Amino acid sequence: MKVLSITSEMYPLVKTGGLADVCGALPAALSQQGVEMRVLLPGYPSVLAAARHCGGPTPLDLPLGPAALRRCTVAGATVWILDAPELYDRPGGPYQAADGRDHGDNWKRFGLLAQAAARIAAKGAEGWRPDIVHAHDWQAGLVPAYLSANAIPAPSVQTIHNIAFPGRFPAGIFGSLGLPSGFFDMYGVEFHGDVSFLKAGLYFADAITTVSPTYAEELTRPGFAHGFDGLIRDRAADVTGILNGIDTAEWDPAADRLIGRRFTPRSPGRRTENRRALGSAFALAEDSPLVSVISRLTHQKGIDLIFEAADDIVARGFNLIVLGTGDPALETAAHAVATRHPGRVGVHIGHDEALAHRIQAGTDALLVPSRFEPCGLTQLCALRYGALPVVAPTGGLIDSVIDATPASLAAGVATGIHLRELSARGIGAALDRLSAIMADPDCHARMIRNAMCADVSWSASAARYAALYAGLVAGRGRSRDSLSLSAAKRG
Ligand SMILES: Nc1ncnc2c1ncn2[C@@H]1O[C@H](COP(=O)(O)OP(=O)(O)O[C@H]2O[C@H](CO)[C@@H](O)[C@H](O)[C@H]2O)[C@@H](O)[C@H]1O
Repeated sequence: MKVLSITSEMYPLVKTGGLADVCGALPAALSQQGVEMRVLLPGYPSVLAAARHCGGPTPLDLPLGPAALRRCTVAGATVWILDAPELYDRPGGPYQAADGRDHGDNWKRFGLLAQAAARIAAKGAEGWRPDIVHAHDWQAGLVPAYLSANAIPAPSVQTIHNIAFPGRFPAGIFGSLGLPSGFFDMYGVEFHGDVSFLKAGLYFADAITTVSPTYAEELTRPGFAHGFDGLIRDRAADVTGILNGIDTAEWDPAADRLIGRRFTPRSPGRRTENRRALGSAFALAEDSPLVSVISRLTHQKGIDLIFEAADDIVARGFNLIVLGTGDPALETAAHAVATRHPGRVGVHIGHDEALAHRIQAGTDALLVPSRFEPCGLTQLCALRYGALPVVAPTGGLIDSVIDATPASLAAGVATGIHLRELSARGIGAALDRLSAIMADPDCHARMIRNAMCADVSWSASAARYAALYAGLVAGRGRSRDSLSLSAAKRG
């Protein structure tokens, strides 16, 4: 089975969030299932710099402009870098210029990516043609639309990592995309009078996946779906929630070279040394119980609630460490909290993979009070490292963390704590429950062991993706009838 994965981020070549981790991990995880996944990724400067020894170039003359494929190997996976310097080789991040504003031609940058994917699906590249095309988030959302417009037979999968980003552009760009005029329709790519790349993917893909079963269910409700709930409900039969995993070789507390003291489920006591090392690194005055945050600093992640709760967190005897970057107002608020609590709160603004490992290895608990969370990866790393996750009861957080209730504690299966109320007060109350657990050494040790032994690997989920692909190739995907029915509605 050959699958082309189209993404705007792939760890370790380029990462702004969890999309990169997932798209970086899937090829290796799926190869265990007999699936050969190749990746198509834009040639941003960091990507081209990291992949200097490329094959190719294979020129592609695409409707939106000239480009070339450069082939390289990343951790055993074949990656095609789409080289189009005019669109991708520029300062700033994958989506934004250095001043924080979106690149004005993002529609063209990711339109070209989709056209390249459709070309590979139609004609193959370097003698390789995919059986399935797998598009990630809005940046690849036009791929299923181009497949449909050009009657390219490869079935398509659209994965939603975060529905809050619709990839929305003014209607005026539609004419430049080269799609049939009838596609600009509510039964197509039109979204409230604009073009939405994600809508294109959700409408035209043969199958839709999202990154946890609970988020799949939440997306049928208006409060979570950012205007797409109707479409998700219409396509409910084609929607599957498949929980993300993490790379358990990279995140392995028994072998992690980035942490001071390695440990296993049988020696969790060694975590204390890691906590003390963190305390020194962040100039924390006392070796108190430690809660930490490793996150993009955004409204989605509920970071404001943590800062609101900071005084209570400290008053309850916990130290707090924050590692993150994002919204400038939240970065300022983080510094303000640290200034207010010298020796009790440590803040590092920035993205730092090594520090993330050290925090997971030493913190007693990891706070994830997200307002919504499609899956979440940081709590999976926390489980693996015995840092008890204290999470909002939403999306993949529900699916991955077993709440410490009287029943789950009695059964010895609890792995973390669900907030009862998503607020600063709720965080305080959850920390009271954590304190009670920590005061009972046997119960605490059992929870750490349970957390560390939870299966956070990709194996079960990779098997589900492989089964989904196999079903689509065997023709059990979305019936083409439903598309023609919609086309009939389009008139
Ligand atoms: N400053 C920093 N330094 C070091 N590491 C940092 C960091 N900030 C964040 N990280 C790490 O980066 C990863 C981000 O993963 P998330 O699941 O939180 O992704 P995100 O919300 O970006 O993506 C979306 O896509 C992913 C993938 O499907 C979904 O899990 C998620 O719910 C959805 O919102 C985590 O492992 C986190 O620990």
